[in-house]
Amino acid sequence: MSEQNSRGGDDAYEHHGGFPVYEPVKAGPNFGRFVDVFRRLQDLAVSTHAPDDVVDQAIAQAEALGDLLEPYKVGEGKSPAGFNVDIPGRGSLLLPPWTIEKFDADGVRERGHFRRYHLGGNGAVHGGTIPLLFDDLFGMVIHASGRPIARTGYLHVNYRKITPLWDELVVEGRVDSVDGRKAFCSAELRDLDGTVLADSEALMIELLPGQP
Ligand SMILES: CCCCCCCCCCCCCC(=O)SCCNC(=O)CCNC(=O)[C@H](O)C(C)(C)COP(=O)(O)OP(=O)(O)OC[C@H]1O[C@@H](n2cnc3c(N)ncnc32)[C@H](O)[C@@H]1OP(=O)(O)O
Repeated sequence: MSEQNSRGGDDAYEHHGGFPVYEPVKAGPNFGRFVDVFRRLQDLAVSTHAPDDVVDQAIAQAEALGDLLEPYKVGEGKSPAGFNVDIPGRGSLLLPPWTIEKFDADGVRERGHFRRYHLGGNGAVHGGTIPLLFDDLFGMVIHASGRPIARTGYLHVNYRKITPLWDELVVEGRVDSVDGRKAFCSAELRDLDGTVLADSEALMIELLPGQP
């Protein structure tokens, strides 16, 4: 991607602040299923009330699973988790399981749902999960627009309606304007009737060389 950046660079995409250049990490054929299994466990961990002996068995099995996986730990950017665009939530358990539908200079659109793990109060999605969705979306909006890597300066969220668990929803965001290093972005979270459940505005600030 070739464009002038705010510092007059010839190829803005060369500028990664202090970030390494991440390369896509190829996931094995079962990685999507691996993530799904852990999402189910996340849901169950926060939605069960099992007898003590069952909790003890779950602890033993989970510890055995941890022991199985521990030798394969890798550093940031080396696991397919979080970097695999073919898997909902890019394979990151932190992110809700949303799938990218549109990814271009005009903006990014994702479709997905929130699960029991994301419950806040009285059946609604936790209010902290929605800024997470928007923040990650704005990161991708910057990436898709071809701008250099940026960090969120501010993120404002308006909660317009209760956001339900499990219903299919759509979030879409874009860069509205640019002022030097500053990209002003906006996005909306809607249900399938088009009702806005939440909307957001963010300032994404291009990192200077060496900035973490
Ligand atoms: C393949 C698919 C891959 C997908 C990849 C994508 C995944 C996405 C991953 C998800 C990632 C998601 C991303 C994340 O989650 S990033 C994580 C959350 N964000 C942070 O941790 C950022 C922490 N802050 C900083 O590091 C610094 O503050 C930065 C580097 C951002 C700026 O510090 P720096 O010292 O360099 O700059 P400056 O202070 O001179 O400011 C520069 C300009 O900006 C203006 N300004 C600053 N702050 C504000 C404010 N709050 N309101 C209004 N304006 C503000 C300021 O006035 C100035 O304007 P002007 O005077 O020039 O006009």
